[in-house]
Amino acid sequence: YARITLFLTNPVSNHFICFSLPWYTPEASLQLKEHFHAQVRTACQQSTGTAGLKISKVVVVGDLHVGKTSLINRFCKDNFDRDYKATIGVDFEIERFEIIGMPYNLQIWDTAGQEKFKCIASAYYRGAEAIITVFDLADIQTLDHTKQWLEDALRENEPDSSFIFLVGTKKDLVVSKLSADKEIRFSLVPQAISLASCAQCH
Ligand SMILES: Nc1nc2c(ncn2[C@@H]2O[C@H](COP(=O)(O)OP(=O)(O)OP(=O)(O)O)[C@@H](O)[C@H]2O)c(=O)[nH]1
Repeated sequence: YARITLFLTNPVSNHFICFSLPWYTPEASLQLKEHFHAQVRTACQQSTGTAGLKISKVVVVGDLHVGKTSLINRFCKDNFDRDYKATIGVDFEIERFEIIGMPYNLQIWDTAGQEKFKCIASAYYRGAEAIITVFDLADIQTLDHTKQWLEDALRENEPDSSFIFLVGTKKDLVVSKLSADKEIRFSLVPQAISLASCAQCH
């Protein structure tokens, strides 16, 4: 609770303030305001504009030592720790955003990759709006295992309710081999958005 209170009282970091969404143009909208049902229009007008703090849950899964914690730490705290400290069960971070003046929180659940903690970690998969499956680009076996990690996470969620990302980590260790990236993209988790990352690089 102390950690949550601290997050909520800290100002939103400049990196996470978005003043506009340029890709949301009237042309991109399926329905414009004038097409809304009268009841919906009235409800919108009555809204104070700050109703309901939006929180999205992200779960990060993958084998032990692939770099899940490092990925999250780079994103949330912009730091990197060379020493390996295994996650015990689960841990979480909350990152605050401000999108066109509206507060938005991302709750990021970091799960343990060790088999003995799988039972604890899987209890936190439910309600994930995004599932990030992580593998180590330098250890191809961890890519094979992403399929199982994803299946386990999807089982706890409603069908088609989560965005899926496949992230290959430790790009710095395999720079020269990265042309194999194309194969990775379309391999085991075809429905995922694929990215390669380096938590060590600044
Ligand atoms: N060179 C390099 N090392 C990395 C990178 N990301 C993580 N590591 C190292 O890989 C090791 C494991 O990283 P963690 O982030 O603890 O891995 P994890 O997936 O959270 O591990 P578990 O908690 O056991 O599931 C650590 O020693 C990190 O310093 C990276 O991008 N490049």
